[in-house]
Amino acid sequence: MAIIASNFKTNHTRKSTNEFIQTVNNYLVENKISSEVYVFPTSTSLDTFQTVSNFFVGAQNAYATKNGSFTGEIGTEQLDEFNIKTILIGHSERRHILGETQEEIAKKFNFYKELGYKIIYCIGEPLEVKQQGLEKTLEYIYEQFIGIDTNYENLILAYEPVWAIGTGVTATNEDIINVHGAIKEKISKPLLYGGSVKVNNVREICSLNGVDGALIGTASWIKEDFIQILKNTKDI
Ligand SMILES: O=C(CO)COP(=O)(O)O
Repeated sequence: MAIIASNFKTNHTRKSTNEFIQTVNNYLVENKISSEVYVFPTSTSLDTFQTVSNFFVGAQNAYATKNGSFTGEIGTEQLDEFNIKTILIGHSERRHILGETQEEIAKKFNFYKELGYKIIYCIGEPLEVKQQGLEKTLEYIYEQFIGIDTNYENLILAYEPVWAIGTGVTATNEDIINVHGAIKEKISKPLLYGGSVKVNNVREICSLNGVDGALIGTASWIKEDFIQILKNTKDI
């Protein structure tokens, strides 16, 4: 069964998030869809959502703390309020725009691992690395596993090439198969692809060898589109 995840990034309000999650939940229940579905709203839109057992709401980010003096951050005290037990770690926007280092990411990973969170851990190379070929790309990706326990039982990986994120340029099937195949040889965890996944290519991508699902930004933000994505992948 495909794993389908929507990363809202800095989009949606509390009201529209709530409507989105209710609509998706109703669709899953009414159509007995058994795909594993994740939605990552902004932290201001987290809440106690009533969802079916294969539908999870997670945090896009949180600090490696219960609480304390970390201005602008949230910790497990805030996540616990809504029983959130799923977190995205290592997203390229946090690495490259917010400047999170591998060391900080590994610390965060270990903190949330100790607490048993489901972790969707993102890896992926920027364009200048991709242009140096597959070997260099894999070298770069493997460095993103430094300090990360890849045997952690509640781990899902997401390969998101930076040059494909939000650009409309999806990686080719060949690119995806090559990188996924190489990662899968080393790590036997579910591996999602992310980076300009669209309503009309999600089925093909999720059917590729070594692809266990998709982590989707832009194309997932309109609820009708996300439901179409779920429809297109329901039997994969
Ligand atoms: O970063 C992504 C999901 O985490 C992918 O974003 P896009 O689907 O907008 O390319």
